[in-house]
Parts: sequence; C-alpha cells; structure tokens
Amino acid sequence: MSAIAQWDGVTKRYGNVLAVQDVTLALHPGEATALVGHNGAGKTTLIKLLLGLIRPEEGAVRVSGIDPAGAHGADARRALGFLPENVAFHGAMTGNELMSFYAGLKGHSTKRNGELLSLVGIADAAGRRVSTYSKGMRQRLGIAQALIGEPRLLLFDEPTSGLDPASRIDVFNTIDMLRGSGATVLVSTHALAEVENRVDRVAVMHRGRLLAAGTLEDLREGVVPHVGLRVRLRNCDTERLLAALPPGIECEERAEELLILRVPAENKMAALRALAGMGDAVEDIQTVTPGLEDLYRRLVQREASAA
Ligand SMILES: Nc1ncnc2c1ncn2[C@@H]1O[C@H](COP(=O)(O)OP(=O)(O)OP(=O)(O)O)[C@@H](O)[C@H]1O
Repeated sequence: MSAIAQWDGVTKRYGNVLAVQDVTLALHPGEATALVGHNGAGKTTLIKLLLGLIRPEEGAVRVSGIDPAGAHGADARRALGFLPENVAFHGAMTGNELMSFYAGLKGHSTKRNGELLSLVGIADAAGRRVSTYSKGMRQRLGIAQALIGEPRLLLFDEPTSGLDPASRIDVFNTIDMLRGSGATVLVSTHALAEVENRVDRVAVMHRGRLLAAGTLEDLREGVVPHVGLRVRLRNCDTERLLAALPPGIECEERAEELLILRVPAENKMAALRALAGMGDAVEDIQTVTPGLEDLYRRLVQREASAA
C-alpha cells in the first residue's frame, strides 16, 4: 500500500535540542494512526514537518509524494486538514464567521460550512460569538475548520486534551466517521488507554525517537514475547500444579487461589492443555493481554536499559 504521507530518516533539531531523530514512518490511506508519547517526545515536531512549517536537517518528508516545505508545498498542503494542539479563535467572531474566514484562507467555498458545523454538533451555536463557547465547543469548531475542503489527510494534535469524558468520546467518534469515509487520520495524544482501540496503527515516540510502530498486535508481538495467563484455582496444591507445567513458564504473581503465569508464546497451547488436565483444581483461565499503556512502559524501560 503506498503511503499518503511519510517521514524518511528524518532528524530535526531546534538549536541544541534534538527534537526528532532518524524517524522513518508512513501513513497509509484510509487508516487512523495514533502518535503517542509523553511531553517533548517529538509528536508536534513530526506534525509540523508534514505541514511544511519546518524543514528537517536530515531525511525527507513527503505528503502525496511532494515535499510540503518545497516549491510545490502548497499542493501538498491542500490535501491536509490540521487541528492544532491549543486551538485559539478570535472570541468576537461567530462560529459561522470563523468558518468563512478559514474557508477563504484555504481557498475553498463556504458552501459546506453549515454541514460541517452540524457534523461536529455545534450548528445551533453557529451564530453565537466564540467567546460564549465551552472548551469542548471550541474544539469541535477546530475540527470543523480542519475538515474544510474535504482533506484526505487529517492531523489532530492532542484533540482531546482538556475535554470532559463525553466530549473525548465525541472526538473519537468523529475520527471513526472520518476514517469510515476514507480519510487518513493522524492523532497525536498522551491518552494511551483511550486511543488504543480507536486506531489502526500506533507509533510510539520517546525523546525524539520512534520506539515502535504498527498495529497493537504488532507491538504486542515485538514487545511482549510471552502470554499472560490468569489462573483461578480451587483446593489446589499450588506447588504441585506449578511443577506439572511445561518448562519455561514463570509465575509472575501468586495469591491464594490465583496465579498469574508468564508463558513463552510458543508454549501457550502446551500450558493450556496442562492446566485443563488438572481437572477441578483449575476453576478458570483467562488470557491477560497487555494494553497500550503497558506496552509503552515496557518500550521505554527497554530503551532506558539499552542506553
Ligand atoms: N520552537 C522550538 N524551539 C526549541 N525547542 C523546541 C521547539 N519546539 C519544540 N522544541 C523541543 O523539541 C522537543 C520536542 O517537542 P515537541 O513539541 O515536538 O514534543 P511533543 O511530543 O509534541 O510534546 P507535547 O506532548 O508536550 O506537546 C522538546 O524537547 C521541545 O522542548
């Protein structure tokens, strides 16, 4: 699948600060990718590079095959919609006026503005001054302006920061809808738990470096080469049970009538068969799947111990 946007061996410095170091990453058409990492990880810098606002010292950036900071950058930028991290609008203008202003700036007609405001759920407030909007409503207006001109690639920088839980869900529902309509979405966020089941791929940044990228399953396979099993026991001699398991299995946690086992991925079925063969002593077995927060923690730990 050819990429709609990519960073190829990109390094970007601000003076002495190495903001992004040798990052190679691609965004594929129709997919939503989460760019995750803590403060200062380099997420906004990667977005600014795609927007052509800054140039890399090394490597190449391409949007629809074009250098967004080059002579034909305007053509590349026409394919982009952008929601900045701290969206700030002139409070004296109404939602309608701001949408017309941004449509003019982007060289698009204002015809679909009302539809876009309805899509993000603020059509009723379109005639009101933005100073009367809540933070969530301003964020929705920010998303509506990003959608002007039906961009094929949407860049959302921390779209849920400062929003209440219901508004956060709305933002992700909008992202789902956009992805469903064939757009490509990049969403940068610190909110690992809320993003993990809402995107196709995840790119993990840490101190300017890309630690991992892929589907959640790819990340799990690369980071956790074992399976967790949560085993509930009944009237059981735990020592005897552990001794009867295939080799290579570690006991991660042990409490009364509960074991959490770390099983090498290739021994999973052998372990399950051995446990199933223990009759009534084993009451229940659950597979424990690490979430994005856990994977991120492990990736950062691995990076720290390699340094
Ligand atoms: N204009 C700038 N001048 C100097 N340093 C900068 C500039 N912009 C970013 N940096 C530094 O580059 C590094 C990466 O910053 P960046 O904003 O890309 O990170 P981020 O992952 O988006 O962080 P956050 O989640 O806090 O927004 C940080 O150390 C930051 O302080």
